[in-house]
Amino acid sequence: MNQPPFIAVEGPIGAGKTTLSTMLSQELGLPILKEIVEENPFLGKFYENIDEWSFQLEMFFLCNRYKQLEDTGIQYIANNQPVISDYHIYKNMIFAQRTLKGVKREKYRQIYHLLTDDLPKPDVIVYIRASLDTLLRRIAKRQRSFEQGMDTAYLEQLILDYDEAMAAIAEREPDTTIITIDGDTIDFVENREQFDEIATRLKELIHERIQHT
Ligand SMILES: Nc1ncnc2c1ncn2[C@@H]1O[C@H](COP(=O)(O)OP(=O)(O)OP(=O)(O)O)[C@@H](O)[C@H]1O
Ligand SMILES: Nc1nc(=O)c2ncn([C@H]3C[C@H](O)[C@@H](CO)O3)c2[nH]1
Repeated sequence: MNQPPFIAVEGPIGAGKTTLSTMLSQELGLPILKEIVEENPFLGKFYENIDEWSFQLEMFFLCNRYKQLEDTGIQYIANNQPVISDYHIYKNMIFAQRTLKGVKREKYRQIYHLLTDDLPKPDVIVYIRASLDTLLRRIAKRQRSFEQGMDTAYLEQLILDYDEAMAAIAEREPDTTIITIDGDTIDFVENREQFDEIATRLKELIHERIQHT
């Protein structure tokens, strides 16, 4: 438990993970693991037809995140270097449980465990919760063409899935610190004081862990 933390920023689509993790990495001087979005060949097709493309897309995300954690994440952690990531590997499961069905879901689950069970898991999660209205506004603001026709029910369901997943992690992994941020009322982009509060909390956590190492 007492080692420099592996910090993940999590939350549903458009919650502000990339924005917050980038700001935190600059403020705290930490390396960042960023999700690869633009080079994903399946994302556009997936939003046009989820049932047809979900297995390809979930496998792509899983392999990408596995490779990134294997290539770089593990090195930081082995060198006692705190690191920040704009996803938790468990994110794969949150999405896959929603988008895959039957045999494919079971096959995916087996591959997921095979690849990820021995990977380091974040010990601090900054979880950004936000309402459907806020997420829709942010998705519209970002203007990724393939997301503009996203089914509102899908996004609404993911909000619930994320709440459930965070509650399950809290129960299963009591040593994981979860800092929950209400993305509807806390604006870390426009309000410097609110951002500083989050950054200070993380600085304290890093300090505590390093002192105990
Ligand atoms: N607190 C905020 N206030 C205003 N705009 C914000 C805030 N947080 C994020 N945004 C804007 O909302 C959009 C989505 O943010 P971002 O890309 O960081 O979300 P994300 O959670 O990483 O999304 P994804 O799930 O797709 O990876 C961006 O245009 C960003 O500038
Ligand atoms: N189905 C599915 N599984 C994932 O693991 C996953 N991770 C991210 N995304 C979608 C959300 C944004 O549109 C976009 C950028 O985050 O990609 C995912 N979609």
